[in-house]
Amino acid sequence: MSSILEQLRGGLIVSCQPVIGGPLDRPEITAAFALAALDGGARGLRIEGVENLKAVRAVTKAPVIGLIKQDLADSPVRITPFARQANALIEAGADIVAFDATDRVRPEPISSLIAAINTAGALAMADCSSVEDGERAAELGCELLGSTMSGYLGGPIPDGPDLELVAALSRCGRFTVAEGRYQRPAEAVQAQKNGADAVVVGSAISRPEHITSWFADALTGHAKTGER
Ligand SMILES: CC(=O)N[C@H](C=O)[C@@H](O)[C@H](O)[C@H](O)COP(=O)(O)O
Repeated sequence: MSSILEQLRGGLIVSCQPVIGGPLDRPEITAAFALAALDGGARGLRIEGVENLKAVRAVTKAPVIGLIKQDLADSPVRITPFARQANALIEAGADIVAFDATDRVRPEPISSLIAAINTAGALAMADCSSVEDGERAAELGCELLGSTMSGYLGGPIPDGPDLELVAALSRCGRFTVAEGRYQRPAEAVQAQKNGADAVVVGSAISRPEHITSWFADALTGHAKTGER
């Protein structure tokens, strides 16, 4: 087991991804959120974009999962679709690179993404929507499997996290990450009981716009809103 995974095992990873274009969408603010998360006991960070990653790497040696979100015209795949992006993230200091591991039309095969990450000496994290996604990625040499994409392939977004997928992914024999809609400590504990090696929390810690809307919408009787 790599020392990065040993550091993360049993702990919390905080995703510090500002709402895109929002008032907190600045690298120095992302870095401040990252330091605050580490002060609170996070073992690792999940950071989007090369500029944010560089700003975070400048202030901490903590394990970082890097990703790039890019909207493509001809593919629904949005999280690190290209190997060159994975390499840029690793160059900027990512220990782990997360990518969309769903079985959808994509610009580059998953196999070449994972190969590029492994060749560069980093770890690959498959953002999965199903156990099949995880099995395929594990077969191709991926070290971490996350439940990140569950609920985001169309249709209404569920309210709570996908704890069943965490249990299923944990049986693939790779480092299992529970991610997606964890908003209460008890849910994170349940994910751990279901076999998660680490839990990622994003919006509930680092997107004040979302947290505010949960309360504001509850008071005015509207449904919970969210942004990916
Ligand atoms: C589906 C997708 O694009 N998820 C993204 C992946 O990096 C982020 O927008 C999420 O914030 C992250 O997964 C953490 O989840 P939550 O914010 O629910 O704790």
